[in-house]
Amino acid sequence: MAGKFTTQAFSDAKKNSRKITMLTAYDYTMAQILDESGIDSILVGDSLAMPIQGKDSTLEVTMEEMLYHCRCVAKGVRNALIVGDMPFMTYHINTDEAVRNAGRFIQEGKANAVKLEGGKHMADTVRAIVRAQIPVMGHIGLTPQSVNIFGGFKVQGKEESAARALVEDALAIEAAGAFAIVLEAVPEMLAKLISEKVSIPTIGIGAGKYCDGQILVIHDMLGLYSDFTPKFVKQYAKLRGSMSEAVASYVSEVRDSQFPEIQHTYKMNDEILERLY
Ligand SMILES: Nc1nc(=O)c2c([nH]1)NC[C@@H]1CN(c3ccc(C(=O)N[C@@H](CCC(=O)O)C(=O)O)cc3)CN21
Ligand SMILES: CC(C)C(=O)C(=O)O
Ligand SMILES: [Mg+2]
Repeated sequence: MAGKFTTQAFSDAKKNSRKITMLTAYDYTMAQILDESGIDSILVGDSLAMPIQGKDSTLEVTMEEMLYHCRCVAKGVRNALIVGDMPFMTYHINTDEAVRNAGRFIQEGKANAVKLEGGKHMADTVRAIVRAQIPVMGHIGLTPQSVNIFGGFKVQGKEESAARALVEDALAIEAAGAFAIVLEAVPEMLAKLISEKVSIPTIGIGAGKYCDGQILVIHDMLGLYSDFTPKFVKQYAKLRGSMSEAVASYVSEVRDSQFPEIQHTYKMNDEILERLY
């Protein structure tokens, strides 16, 4: 396993029925671990609002915060394709602003691509960013930046009209030139239909096994984040418990003067010490 994962590799993976693996990361060490473990692509998600910032929505995340985390992640990555998640209100006003902000993700954030939320109504924006030679990943279904329209983080596309609209959204984003599209919290069989109808890879989160790839929030799959756990999360570890135990041991050992031990300390010349006394 070697070499940079590219947007071409996304496309080849779908052609060869090879699943695409994605996770989020927000810092250098986590990005290093994912990259060394062979992940195809890392999303610096605006979901950092939750596990990093402790907020209950993604709406307040700024460009500067996203660029900071992108740069941290980029330092730790050799092979994974880095996608920067465009925050709320940085691509909604007009396409000029969207292109400028997408460009900042590449130039200042060291990302390889950007992601933005929305279907049909964002197609022109996707087209403008792609025209600037910046690869774009779409994102439809449960788009968390629309939480105030949805009235919560709710499964999308259950009604026939909503399901039809999502198929059209996916086709519009593909036609606009996106290289892949995230399907979030939609019924499994709708995600299957969309994955068959578009030729670009679909990356599912709460969208079932027929997607061309999968993504999860790293703090969820490692069992670190506990404010909420969506149904689609599988905990591959329970690190919150391990970390709590480690911290509790440290607290107790420091209180009992069991830490630090000799191997954790530095020596000095006895004669110098004597003169100091
Ligand atoms: N840590 C974390 N994980 C995520 O997956 C995530 C974020 N943060 N922040 C941004 C969005 C918000 N997401 C969410 C948040 C909550 C639910 C949730 O509670 N879903 C319930 C109800 C579904 C319904 O009523 O339709 C569930 O049982 O899955 C789902 C996705 C997904 N994204
Ligand atoms: C969960 C993914 C798709 C995302 O948008 C994020 O992490 O912000
Ligand atoms: Mg996001």
